[in-house]
Amino acid sequence: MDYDRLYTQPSFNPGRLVGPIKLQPVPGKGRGLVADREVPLAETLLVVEPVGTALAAPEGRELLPHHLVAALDNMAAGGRLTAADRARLRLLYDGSAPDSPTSARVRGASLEDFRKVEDKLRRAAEAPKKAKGKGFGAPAPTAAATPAASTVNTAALGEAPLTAAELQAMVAFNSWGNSYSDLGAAPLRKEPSEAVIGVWPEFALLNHSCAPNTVAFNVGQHLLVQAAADIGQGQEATTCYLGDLVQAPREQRRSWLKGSYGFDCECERCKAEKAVPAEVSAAVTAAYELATSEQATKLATEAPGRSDRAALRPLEEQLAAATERLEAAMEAAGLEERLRQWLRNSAYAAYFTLAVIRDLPDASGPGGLGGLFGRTGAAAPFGDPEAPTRLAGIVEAVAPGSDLHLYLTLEALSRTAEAYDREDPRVAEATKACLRAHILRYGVVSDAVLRALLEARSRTQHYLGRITLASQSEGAGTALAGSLLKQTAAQAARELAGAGSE
Ligand SMILES: C[S@@+](CC[C@H](N)C(=O)[O-])C[C@H]1O[C@@H](n2cnc3c(N)ncnc32)[C@H](O)[C@@H]1O
Repeated sequence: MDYDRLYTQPSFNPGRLVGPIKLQPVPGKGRGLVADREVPLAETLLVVEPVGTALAAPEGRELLPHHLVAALDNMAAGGRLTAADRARLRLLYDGSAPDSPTSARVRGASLEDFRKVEDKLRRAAEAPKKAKGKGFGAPAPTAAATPAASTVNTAALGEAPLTAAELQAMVAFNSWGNSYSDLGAAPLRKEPSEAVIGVWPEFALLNHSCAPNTVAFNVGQHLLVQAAADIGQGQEATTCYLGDLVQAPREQRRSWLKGSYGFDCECERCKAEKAVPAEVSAAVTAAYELATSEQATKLATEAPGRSDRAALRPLEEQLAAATERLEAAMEAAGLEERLRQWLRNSAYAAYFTLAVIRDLPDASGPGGLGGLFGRTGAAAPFGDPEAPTRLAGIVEAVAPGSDLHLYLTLEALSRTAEAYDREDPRVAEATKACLRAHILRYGVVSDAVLRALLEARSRTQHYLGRITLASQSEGAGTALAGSLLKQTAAQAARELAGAGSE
């Protein structure tokens, strides 16, 4: 996979790529994608194109499924939705009983079915004249050319126009969107950041987990799915349907999934969180509810305008008590570290808000600070340079390779580089964590492109804007972080690649 060209050249078309995964029945979930062999983190699992085209809008605009339904409907009315597009949609889950014996047969039981549709799509594009009136438009393949594994009559699937109800169901269960473009690739490709929503069919075969092992993001019209953790042979590749709710307690997550997707989540994280002692669950809920309460939100959004940490003192104390209670309960229960990180995510709002409050300068005055969740002014003398390192570790447990994960590792690097001596192991650790996070999202790119991606991301304020990048206005931190990255980027990539081939 030529990541360098993909992330820097908008004219480069990477085509469709299906990595070491196969489609197969997964008990209780219908079909799912399962690793064919050991897949090391940072390996590409899928590169796919959307059905028709993805719908784009100016950054920040919320694009909802009904917008996509309307756009696809328009494409259909204007003759811009091909028979192959219709078939690609009909191969997807439509809300019926996921394990019914007919559903796999009707909707496709292998990635071969999807490839077959793609091939027809391509042939139709290459031979538009011959195409007329013949199924997908291409001459019927000879028996010898027909892939043996296919069980589905894809031509028949593409024939009838899509009904409104069909389109709605397919979009409701299978669409993916984001309200901004990739924060590294879009600037490198000199593309504006845009909101996007679409259906990328092979991606829609991934089932959900509250602690997924892949990360997905779009570059132009393509959607990339990368292994964001090592995936064992026979293990299911999963994505997360929850958005920000991935950092909510179990009950909230499960009830949203049930309401939106109709299933009871029994992922590893849900099962493990269910089995913890009642005191731990109660501490998670209390911390989450405190941090997301109306009173806390009001304080957090109003007080910082006054640059007044004192106004937040009561909230800080309550949050500190709530997170300490959770830590003590997990310690008393002797929980393993991975489960502790999952539970911290379930109460992430408390850990995060506490870290941000503690980051505010103590003295009130003309500090130039913006809102608590959107500070824009000069860098403060940071209280705890390791706060972002801890937050990054928590986030990686449920959203590896996500924007939040990458952002926090960059923040951790710039702060430790400012706070400690260059030889300090904390700086080396932060450098490694930052490179690892970026490589697991972007794959093993060249040093120059990795560097450019990191720089582009570190210049982006709008998305998180939550904690100001210390180095941004200072220069010194950036230069130091930059030189550290230069030394170790190639090494980190080699380590990751090496780990995969062992
Ligand atoms: C985008 S589709 C995923 C692929 C789908 N399993 C298929 O057979 O095409 C979403 C649907 O898959 C099922 N699903 C996804 N994740 C699941 C999970 N963790 N547990 C149970 N069902 C799940 C649900 O029926 C959900 O509405």
